[in-house]
Amino acid sequence: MAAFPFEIEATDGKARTGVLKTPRGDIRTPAFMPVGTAATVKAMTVDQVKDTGADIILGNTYHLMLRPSAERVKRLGGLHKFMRWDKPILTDSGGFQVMSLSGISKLTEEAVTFSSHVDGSKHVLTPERSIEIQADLLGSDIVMQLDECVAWPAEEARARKGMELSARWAKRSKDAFGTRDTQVLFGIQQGSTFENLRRESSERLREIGFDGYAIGGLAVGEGHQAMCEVLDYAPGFLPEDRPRYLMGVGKPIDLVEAVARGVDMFDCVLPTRSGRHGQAWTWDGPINLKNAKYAEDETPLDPDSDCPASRDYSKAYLRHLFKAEEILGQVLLSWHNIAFFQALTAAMRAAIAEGRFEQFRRDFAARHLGG
Ligand SMILES: CNc1nc2c(CC[C@H]3O[C@@H](OC)[C@@H]4OC(C)(C)O[C@@H]43)c3nc(N)[nH]c(=O)c3cc2[nH]1
Repeated sequence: MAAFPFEIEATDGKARTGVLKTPRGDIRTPAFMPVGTAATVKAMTVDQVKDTGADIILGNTYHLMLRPSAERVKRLGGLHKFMRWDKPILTDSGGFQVMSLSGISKLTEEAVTFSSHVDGSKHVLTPERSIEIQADLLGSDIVMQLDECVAWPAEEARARKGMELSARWAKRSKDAFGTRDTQVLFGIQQGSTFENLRRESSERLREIGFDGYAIGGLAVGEGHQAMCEVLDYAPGFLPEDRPRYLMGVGKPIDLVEAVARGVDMFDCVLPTRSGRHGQAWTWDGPINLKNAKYAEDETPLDPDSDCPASRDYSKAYLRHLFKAEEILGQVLLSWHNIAFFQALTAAMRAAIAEGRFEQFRRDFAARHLGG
């Protein structure tokens, strides 16, 4: 019996909408999970994040084990209390960040050993240590197995090695996690862009058994087209009655095209990171607010939004804040972008529930990419 019931309320083609029920609250799917890497969704308060409609945020083993340390977060009551977020938290296991952020790192059957990008100190991350950090010290609700995300492009033999290591680490993660009734563990499908490896990865994960399944190894430079080609088959290899989480994705068009292929959950730094640099995401596509054409544009980013950052501030004012390098610009645009990503997933949930997702998908692409 799964610890977190996943109720699919409607399907439309391969797209699904439903609710993942957790002790800390329900997660409506398709869901976009704002990234809160170092115990903060950057430039936003947890109340602003909640206001956008986000049901769940992301935390991360790698960043928090380095600073302030997972043990200190535990002593301070765990991640939810520490950052005052009382809804669900999903934590990534740290392997991806070790490869992409830390200096020297060594990968063996046993562990990933690396030096901190913060102070150069040495650290070891095993599947068992990652579970301890996520489940026992940070206290996250959805825990990810430790895996190896192979860089793209990869030779098939290299991709197989990474997929097989990840499958062995999936077993070690599951054994270390044990059975818990208020937290769940997700396995991570690997296999780069090779259909046979993705199928084999999924079979190994299903044998072990997880409460949810992530699709890893994508959004690593392959581009939208190649990602969609993998998503034409990869979600279908996973159990259809459990949540499917596409890691690190993505742009709005990526979310829509992945939902069309059966994905339920997403995370991406794009809305917050691009917001800090003056890029606003809208139904009509992204706009760069530093552009001179907005210098006296008194219209807001979205008058129909219930988010104050989208509805109440003129583009002229937002542009001024970025030109003057005022912190408020980063705050307001992060808030607007997260609100837009939540509005997009809410619109997709409604379209699927009403059996009109294909029309939504066509209309969205025409307007958002229309230029
Ligand atoms: C951007 N493209 C992308 N990100 C990926 C991730 C990490 C996702 C995490 O990295 C950050 O996004 C960059 C987010 O902030 C924290 C909180 C650190 O967690 C999120 C992955 N993680 C694991 N374990 N395995 C993968 O195969 C994998 C693939 C990815 N592709």
